[in-house]
Amino acid sequence: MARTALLSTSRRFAQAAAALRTTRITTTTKPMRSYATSSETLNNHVKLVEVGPRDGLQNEKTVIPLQTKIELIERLAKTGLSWIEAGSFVSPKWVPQMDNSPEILSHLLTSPPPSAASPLTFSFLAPNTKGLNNCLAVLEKHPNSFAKELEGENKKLPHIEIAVFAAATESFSQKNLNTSISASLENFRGVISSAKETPYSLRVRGYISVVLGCPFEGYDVNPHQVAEVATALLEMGVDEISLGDTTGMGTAPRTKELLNCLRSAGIRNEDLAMHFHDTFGQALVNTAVALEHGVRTFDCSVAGLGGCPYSPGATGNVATEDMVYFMESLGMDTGVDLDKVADVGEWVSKEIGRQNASSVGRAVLGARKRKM
Ligand SMILES: CC(C)(COP(=O)([O-])OP(=O)([O-])OC[C@H]1O[C@@H](n2cnc3c(N)ncnc32)[C@H](O)[C@@H]1OP(=O)([O-])[O-])[C@@H](O)C(=O)NCCC(=O)NCCSC(=O)C[C@@](C)(O)CC(=O)[O-]
Repeated sequence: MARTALLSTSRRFAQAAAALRTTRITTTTKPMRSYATSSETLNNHVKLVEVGPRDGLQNEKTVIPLQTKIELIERLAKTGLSWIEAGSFVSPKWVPQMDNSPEILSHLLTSPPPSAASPLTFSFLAPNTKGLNNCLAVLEKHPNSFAKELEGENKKLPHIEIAVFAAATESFSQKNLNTSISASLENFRGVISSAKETPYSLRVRGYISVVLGCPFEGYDVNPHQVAEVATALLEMGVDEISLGDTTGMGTAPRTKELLNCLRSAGIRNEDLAMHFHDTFGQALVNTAVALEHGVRTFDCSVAGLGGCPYSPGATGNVATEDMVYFMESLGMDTGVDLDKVADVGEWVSKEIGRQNASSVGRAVLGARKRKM
């Protein structure tokens, strides 16, 4: 999309948002302090968080061998992606596919993958104390990986972060976490503070699912509810909120409305990541809205892998290849090599027997074949 087209589209969004502002009640969440712990700038650099190895694979029904998962992460690390969600310390009864996450973490610490970007950050979901402790047990076996004095010497040592995940609706919270929103937040308070207090002082990401539509409650998710959950998580100390359009039901005007509501609640763009699923083909349109709003962190999944086990019918995240191509077309810098990531998308699709869901990935490979 040309920059001018994006700007004129965004003007229309701004008008739609202004109209919405006049009809909606103002947020009940008071403007508060700024939360951002890092200062990402409003420039043309975009941080892409690759969630394929976790969000992308967690819903696959056939067991994916550990070696395939590790190889996927290693291949992704060579494309310039430096933030990779690698696994999940959840109950194997709930999500059996993530059962070998301890082995994945252990491998990444023992043999950090060579990367095109430095340093790499690997993220793991940890929904409760048990999950965090299981993660810490692996870290404790590799103390040297975290020795501060080593960091200066070897820039390739990976950083590890954990992620907690809340929901914007009660129904989704019950389905995904077997508890209410408020009880899940109380539980996360302990997880977040423990993660910060460990010698590793882990960075913590806080997901909020179903922010633009819930499979059980429908389209009309209250943006003020999202703002309240985000505020609670930020006050507990999370470093970043990732807003999950789990169902892909988000549209451009509602994305804009949500982001305006969060801004009114005092949540800065630097605190936010957008996590769009592409179920209705709206992920890049919504990405454009968020980009124009000033957000600079976006989640994506190689080959469009994925789907949430507790969101029936939801398809994968926006494909990394599509995201990179889109960002480049706008003159944004992702640091990711499109050709390389297209190769990874094709490789993993074949490995797990799925069709490559990235239209850009398929186009890149098709163009390459035509030239041969
Ligand atoms: C939170 C619980 C565990 C509560 O589940 P529960 O059944 O209420 O938990 P519990 O405390 O009663 O424990 C039940 C059993 O699980 C064990 N257990 C308990 N916790 C753990 C753990 N961490 N690791 C390993 N085992 C665990 C526990 O030890 C016990 O084992 P048993 O005594 O029966 O043998 C469960 O609901 C759960 O694991 N949910 C996770 C669901 C999930 O992973 N969903 C997908 C990720 S979220 C997502 O994809 C959305 C996102 C992030 O991508 C953004 C978006 O798109 O929206």
